[in-house]
Amino acid sequence: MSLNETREVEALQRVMDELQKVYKNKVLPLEEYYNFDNFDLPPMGDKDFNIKPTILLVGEYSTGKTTFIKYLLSRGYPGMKVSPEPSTDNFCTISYGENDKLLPGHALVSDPSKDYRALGKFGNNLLDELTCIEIQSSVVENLTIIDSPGILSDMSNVKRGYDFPRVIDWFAEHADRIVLLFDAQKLEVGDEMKAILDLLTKNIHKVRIVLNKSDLIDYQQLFRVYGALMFYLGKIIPSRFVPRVYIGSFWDEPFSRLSTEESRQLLEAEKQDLLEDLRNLPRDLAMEKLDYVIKRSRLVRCHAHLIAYLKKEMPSIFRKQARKDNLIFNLSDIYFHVEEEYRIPRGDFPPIEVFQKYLRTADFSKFQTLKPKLIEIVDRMLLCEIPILKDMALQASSLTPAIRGGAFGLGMEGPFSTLAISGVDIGANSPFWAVRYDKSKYDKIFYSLNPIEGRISSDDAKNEMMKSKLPNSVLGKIWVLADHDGDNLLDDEEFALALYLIKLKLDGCDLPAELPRHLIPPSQLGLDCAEGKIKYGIGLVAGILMGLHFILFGRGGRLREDEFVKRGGFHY
Ligand SMILES: Nc1ncnc2c1ncn2[C@@H]1O[C@H](COP(=O)(O)OP(=O)(O)OP(=O)(O)O)[C@@H](O)[C@H]1O
Ligand SMILES: [Ca+2]
Repeated sequence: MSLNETREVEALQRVMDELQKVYKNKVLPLEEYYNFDNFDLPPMGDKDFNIKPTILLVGEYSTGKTTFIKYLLSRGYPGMKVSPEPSTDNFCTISYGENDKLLPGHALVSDPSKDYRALGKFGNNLLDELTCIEIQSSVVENLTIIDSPGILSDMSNVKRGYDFPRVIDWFAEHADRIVLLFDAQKLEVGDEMKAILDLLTKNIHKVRIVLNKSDLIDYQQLFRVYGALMFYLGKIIPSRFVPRVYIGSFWDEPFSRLSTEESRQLLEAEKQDLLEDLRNLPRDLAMEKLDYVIKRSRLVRCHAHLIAYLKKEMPSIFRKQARKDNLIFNLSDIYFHVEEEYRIPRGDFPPIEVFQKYLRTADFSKFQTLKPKLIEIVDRMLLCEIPILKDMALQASSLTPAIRGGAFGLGMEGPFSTLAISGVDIGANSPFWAVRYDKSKYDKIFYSLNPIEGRISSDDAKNEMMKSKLPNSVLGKIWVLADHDGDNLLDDEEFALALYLIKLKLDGCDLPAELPRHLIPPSQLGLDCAEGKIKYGIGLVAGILMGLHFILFGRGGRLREDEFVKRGGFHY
C-alpha cells in the first residue's frame, strides 16, 4: 500500500490517536476521581477510537444483498452464493487478508482481536451459521462488510434455530452503516421484516435504504413503488428521522430495456450518492468521535460539579440518610445552583430523573470535594486541543479517501469518471441538452414573466435571478453565460440555462469560464458548430449587425460581465 494512497486513513488515525491520548490524560482523571463510570458508561477504550467502519447489509431474501457486496468489491469471494431463491444462510463478515480464505464462525468468536466474542451468547446454532471471509481487496482494507441471511416473508416452514431479529439487532448495534435493501419489483414486508424494522429504529440514523433493481420497472411504476415504500416506512418507523432512500440498481450488469435515458441518469446519480456516503464513513466516524468526546467531557465536568456540591451539602455525622433523601428530592434546585455558580450550560446536565435514580443507590460517603485543577484541565482541552483536532480531521478530508478500489475506485478516470458526472459536467457525455430535464419547471416561471416575442428583458430576468440570493458578481457571470446570443434578452432556453446554472452554483459547483457544448441552448447550437466560411460569414454579418446596433442604439449586442454590472445589471 503506497503512502500516497493511505494518507486519509493515516491522517485520521493520527487525529484519533491524539484524541485518545487527550482523553486519557485530561478527561479520564476527572472521570476516575468522581467515579463517573458508576453513573454512566465505562471509560473509553481502543475500539472507541477506531475509524475503520463496518457496513451491514439487511433485506428480504433475493433483494440483491450479496450482489451489492460483489458490486462494491468488483469481485466475488469464497463461499459467495447468488440466486433468485433464498441463498445466503450465513452471517458473513468480509474483511481484509493477504490471501482469500473462509473461516468458520467458531474461530471468529474465539478470536480476541475481533469484536465478535459476544455473539457466543446466541448459541451454537448461530455460530454454525457464521463465517468469516478474508479477501485481498483494497475495498476492505479500511472497511468490514457483513452480509446477512435474507429476511423471509413467510416463516411458516422455516426454523432458524436462533433469535434472528436479535442477532440482526446485535450486528446493527456494532455496525456504522446499515444498508437496508428492498426489491422494487416485489415490495414485500412480512412479520420477520416488521420485527427487524422495530429493532432497527434505535439505530435508524445509521440506516440507508436502497430500492434496488429499480430499472426493472418503468418510471411511472417506480414512483408508485417509491411512494408506497415511503408511506410504509413512515408508518413503521416511529422516528422523526426518515432514512434516505436510494433508488438504484447495484450491480455491474446492463440497465434493463425499460430504463430510459432519464431514469438511467437518476439511477447513476443515486448510486454515486450512496457510494459517497459510504466512502465518507471514516471521516464521518472521526468527526462523530470528536463530538462524542466533547459531549462526554462536558457531562463529566457537570457530573463533577454536582457530586462535589452534594458532598459539600452532606452532614459529616448525623441524619445522613434524611439529608441524602432531601438532596435527591430537591435536585432541581441543586441543578439551578450549579448552573448559576459555575456557568454550566443547562444542556450539559444529565436528565434529572436519571441522575436521581443513580443517586438513590450511590454511596455518598465516596463522593469527593471540588478539585478545580482537574476541571480546568478539561476546560482547557475543550477550548484549545479539541478545535485543533477538529481542524486536522477536516483537513484529512481533502486527502485520498480511506475507502477505495472496487466500486469506489472504478471510473475515477476517463469520461465515465464520477467527477465527470457532477456539477457542470452533468450530461457532458450525452447527446442531449443537459438542461432539458428541468426546462418545463423553468418554463413555468419564464412564461409567468410575460415574454415579448419569446424573450424577457434583462430587468425581469434580473429580478428572478436575484431570488437566488447569490452575490451580483456571480449572477453577472451567470448572465454572460446564459445570454448566449448576447442580445441582452433571454429566450426560454437561455432563461432555463440561467436558472440551471444558479442551481449548480447553489449546489456548491464551480461555474465554467465558457459555456460547454452540452449546455449551449439547442436552438443556438448550429451557430456554434458552424465551421470555416459559414462561421466566418455569420461572424461577419453578426459583427456588422452589432456594429450597426451600437451606432444606432449606443450599446453592443453582447454585454461583458463587467459592462453588465456597470450598466446597473447586478451591482456589487
Ligand atoms: N440490481 C439488480 N438488478 C436485477 N437483478 C439483480 C440485481 N441484484 C441482484 N439481482 C438478482 O437477484 C437475485 C438475488 O440476488 P442475491 O442472491 O444477491 O440476493 P440476496 O439478497 O443476497 O438474497 P438472499 O437473501 O437469498 O441471500 C439473483 O438472481 C441476482 O442475480
Ligand atoms: Ca445473499
